[in-house]
Amino acid sequence: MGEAPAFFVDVLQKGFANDFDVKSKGGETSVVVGNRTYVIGGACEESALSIGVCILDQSSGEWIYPVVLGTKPRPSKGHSAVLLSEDRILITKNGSSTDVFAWFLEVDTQYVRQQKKILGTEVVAWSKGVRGYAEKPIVISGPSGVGKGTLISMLMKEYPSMFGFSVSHTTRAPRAMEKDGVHYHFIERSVMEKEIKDGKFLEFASVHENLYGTSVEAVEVVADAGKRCILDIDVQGARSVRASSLEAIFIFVCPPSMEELEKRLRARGTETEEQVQKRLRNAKAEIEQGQSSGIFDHMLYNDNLEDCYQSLKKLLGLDGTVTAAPKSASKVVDLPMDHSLTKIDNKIIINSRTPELEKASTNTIVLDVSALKGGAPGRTRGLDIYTMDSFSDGLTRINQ
Ligand SMILES: Nc1ncnc2c1ncn2[C@@H]1O[C@H](COP(=O)(O)OP(=O)(O)OP(=O)(O)O)[C@@H](O)[C@H]1O
Ligand SMILES: Nc1nc2c(ncn2[C@@H]2O[C@H](COP(=O)(O)O)[C@@H](O)[C@H]2O)c(=O)[nH]1
Repeated sequence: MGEAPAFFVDVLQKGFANDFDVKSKGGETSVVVGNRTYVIGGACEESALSIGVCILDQSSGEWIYPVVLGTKPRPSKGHSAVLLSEDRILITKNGSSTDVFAWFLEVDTQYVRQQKKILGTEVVAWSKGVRGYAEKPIVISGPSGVGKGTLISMLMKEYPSMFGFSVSHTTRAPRAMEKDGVHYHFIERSVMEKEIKDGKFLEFASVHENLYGTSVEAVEVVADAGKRCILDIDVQGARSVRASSLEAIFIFVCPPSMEELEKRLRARGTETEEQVQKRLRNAKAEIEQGQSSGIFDHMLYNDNLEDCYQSLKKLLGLDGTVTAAPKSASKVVDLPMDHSLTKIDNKIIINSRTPELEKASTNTIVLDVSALKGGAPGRTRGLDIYTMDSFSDGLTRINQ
């Protein structure tokens, strides 16, 4: 048996008898899912920087210390938890405002199952809850030199508040004008290999003899900025993303001919002759796969740049008059410092546990989880939240 966290082992092993299989003591919260108890925070904290997770397998009595994927929530002054479904647990942080309070610990989602297989170990994944919706990320692939970067730059220049670029990691050397953290995160191969092993990447591939990869964080940063994420990745990477739980739109960009592709690669002047030859050899296979693999939803032919850009805008629904989606104007409120969660169908009722405060405030916070979308890797979207004021005459007013 693994070393047990120094808290209520007995209670855990006997199980809980409360409504939602949730119990909190000394900073931890525990939630029972099947024959496992997930202990979140407190004694399971792995560092002062994030809320830790460990699992008690009730049948064997073993403690399991899973690989924890995704951006982890920072510890707060306590939290509450409720089992949403058999695959994820909702965690709400005490005292935090309703725009940053909700986190999902995924214990058996498609992504978690995939990662368990890949990493060959026990896995859980965090995903931050976000109010409202965002459009699906866009994956753009195509042979080197076809013009993917050029098209993406045009889109981001015309719609700076709408799109955000997923900054990949690569082991290749930076080009003269490239900036670390802007064009790529330039990284040593050994460091990147370790991070891949640790499950930090949504996808990765060996491209033209260098490693390239999209970290989970790269996609989350864009989502957090409220923007639609664009990934410029090769066909192998697109295949991995297609097989993942990240729902995206997949676009393949074709050159008008191999001669024109060669001309563009040479004119760019960023590769040695040997590298140009390698990229051209790889281009043939990529174009074949791009056209026949069934990965891609859309094909674009980049002959005339302006025409191709207009086609890209059209398939993204940007050919009419575009107005940015209005940001949610929902009220932001603070969660009580100590609160309980009650699940009723698809609604989570959040109430203060402190009696004096309860009397002082008639405010009940309701979290609607009926339309959740996405999840790890990335954010869980579609949360709706409102408060309810109860009046002495028995009437209730809902504040959106
Ligand atoms: N339609 C076009 N006609 C002529 N030149 C173009 C066209 N589209 C892009 N280019 C030029 O081709 C070169 C390669 O384009 P770009 O760097 O955008 O390709 P890429 O697909 O992003 O390549 P990589 O995969 O290597 O990053 C650039 O010099 C760009 O200005
Ligand atoms: N699978 C991935 N492929 C990526 C990623 N970032 C870039 N790329 C692809 O690599 C080639 C070469 O790029 P270059 O900047 O060296 O010219 C190109 O096809 C990109 O699409 C990634 O994160 N994952």
